[in-house]
Amino acid sequence: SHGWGYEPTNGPDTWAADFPLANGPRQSPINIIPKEAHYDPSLKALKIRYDPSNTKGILNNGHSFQVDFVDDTDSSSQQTSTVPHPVILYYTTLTGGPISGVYRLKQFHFHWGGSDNRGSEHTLNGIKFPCELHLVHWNTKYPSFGEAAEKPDGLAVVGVFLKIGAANPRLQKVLDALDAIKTKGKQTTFANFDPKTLLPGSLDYWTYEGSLTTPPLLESVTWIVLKEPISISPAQMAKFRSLLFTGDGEAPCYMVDNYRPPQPLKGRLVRASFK
Ligand SMILES: COc1ccc(CNS(=O)(=O)c2ccc(S(N)(=O)=O)s2)cc1
Ligand SMILES: [Zn+2]
Repeated sequence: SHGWGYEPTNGPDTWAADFPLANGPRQSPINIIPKEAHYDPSLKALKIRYDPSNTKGILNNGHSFQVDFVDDTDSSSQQTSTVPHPVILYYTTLTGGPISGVYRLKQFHFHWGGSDNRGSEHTLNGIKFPCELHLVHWNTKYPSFGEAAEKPDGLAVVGVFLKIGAANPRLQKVLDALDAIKTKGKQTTFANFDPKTLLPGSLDYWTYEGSLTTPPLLESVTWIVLKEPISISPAQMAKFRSLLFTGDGEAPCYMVDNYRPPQPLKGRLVRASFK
């Protein structure tokens, strides 16, 4: 079992061996205790602007699946041939909230459990949700995602809890693509998806300084966790759980419980954008 994962032999409790940041001062996720969060009236409203042309594809990366957006950090989106390049008017960007400047959406992905009583990374008063959505953005004051990921103010991830309820039609396009990316390394095209459609009605949020929740666990993330969950049905959850951690030809292992448990707060402040 080479490489990090979520099994007993390579899961979160083993990561510190290869990634010493695992025991750092600003690790994520955390347990959020709303009563202990500090309302900060100076926090601005989140603003998300989306360009429908820049969804790139959907990939099973062996840890989760992610929907990638053109953010010009990878060479494939550069002008490499005489074929006219679709003009990107603007990127999908995050501004306002606790961040200053413009952060560009790179990808979104999910974490989920093998059953409905677990799966989220952040918890609320110790309660786990069955699933959590992460929209990963990077600070455009840096030249690329990779550079930004090494800076304390380089990344901003919007976290959204999913709770069991009615089927969520907004997820359907993502779910319909999963059959094509069942195993590790598989990817397929995915176009014109507006990630704003995945957000709940309220953009009230908690925010704190943290890290990536997977190796390399870099402490470069301003976390913005929305208070209001979105819904997912049991059948839709089952679709997530039908993906495989493993690649073609390997003994199949279902992609479930791909979440890191809450980490020590170590004196950090959690601020709330709402009373
Ligand atoms: C410098 O080398 C690097 C830099 C960054 C990565 C992580 N890549 S990533 O941004 O897709 C994320 C991983 C985990 C995420 S979570 N669950 O916290 O939202 S986001 C890999 C290599
Ligand atoms: Zn994540």
